[in-house]
Amino acid sequence: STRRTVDLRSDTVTKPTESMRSAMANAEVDDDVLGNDPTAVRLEKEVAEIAGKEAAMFVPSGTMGNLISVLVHCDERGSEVILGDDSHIHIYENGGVSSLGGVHPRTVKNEEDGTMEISSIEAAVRIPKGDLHHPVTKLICLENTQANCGGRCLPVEYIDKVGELAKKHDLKLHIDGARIFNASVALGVPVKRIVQAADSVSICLSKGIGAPVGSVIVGSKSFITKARWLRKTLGGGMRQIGVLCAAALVALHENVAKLDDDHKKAKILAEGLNRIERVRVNVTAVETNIIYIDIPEDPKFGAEDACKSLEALGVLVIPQAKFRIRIVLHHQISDSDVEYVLSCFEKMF
Ligand SMILES: Cc1ncc(COP(=O)(O)O)c(CN[C@H](C(=O)O)[C@H](C)O)c1O
Repeated sequence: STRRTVDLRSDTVTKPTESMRSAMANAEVDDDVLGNDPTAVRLEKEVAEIAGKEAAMFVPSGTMGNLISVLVHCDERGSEVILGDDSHIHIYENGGVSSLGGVHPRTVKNEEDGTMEISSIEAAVRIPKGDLHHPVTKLICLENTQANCGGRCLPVEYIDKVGELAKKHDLKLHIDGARIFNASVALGVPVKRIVQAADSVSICLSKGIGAPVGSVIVGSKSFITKARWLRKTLGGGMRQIGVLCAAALVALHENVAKLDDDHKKAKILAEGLNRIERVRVNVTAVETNIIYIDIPEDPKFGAEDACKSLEALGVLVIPQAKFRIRIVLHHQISDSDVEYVLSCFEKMF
């Protein structure tokens, strides 16, 4: 197949579609700090409804969505948040909950399937509250899909159980739902049912559904009121954001339906890669749009080197570990792109 550029670095790389660009150009806007931008209000209402929560707020990134959510729930210095040792909040958000919020992270091991053992979560809750040695546990964070475990979907029953545990200990539950639409499509369960037990969710519109910018956090009215004040504190109070929210609305209306294709392509690519003698892929673990590929542990040709060679062929992927490559599918990858990528890997390994 003919040489081309296939960008599989992440599902954050999608470019706005024509429909998004015209929606952006025609967006109705107003100052979202002095009042409300009407298109932002429309987007926030729609996402709150999708998630089955009282209110919602647009934020420029998933990282800010998680940070604000954690800081609203953990509103005193010396609070503690229980989260996965392989969670995005813990690994890729610069420790913001600590550096900006004075919140102490208490990690629990992420199992291969993305969950944390419920008994281990309970063991991490600081009891008794107020013990002279203890931070105060305030929050449990889950991530659905769990990206670093390979885009694994957390089952609804599991989330409900964690929700019961949170209630039992008077804790809040936040879900990093950067790819909650992928989970919903893969599980065949509506978003609002998946997140039913959560007090707050951060939902990325700029990932698989392809908006150019933005996430939306959802929760109770009082949660969002506090979140709005905190967003302003963080410099996230924005003006005519209807331009961005208009594109996000198009993403919601046009691209959620395409996620199943991303998952199908991921499965086909994973099976093809796994047929290459010297490459290993755990195909059953490919539930959504993320594939991890284990390459031979050759000290002279690790994941960094392999990614460079692939880049020379036009295939953009990133090293996940010394001998592991990550591939993320999105709606701007075609079937022939998948064949091209497969042929490049076959050539290389
Ligand atoms: C589960 C989860 N939660 C939050 C975020 C943060 O979203 P942004 O701050 O990038 O909008 C990400 C981004 N993930 C990005 C990617 O996968 O390419 C990188 C790793 O930051 C995420 O995967």
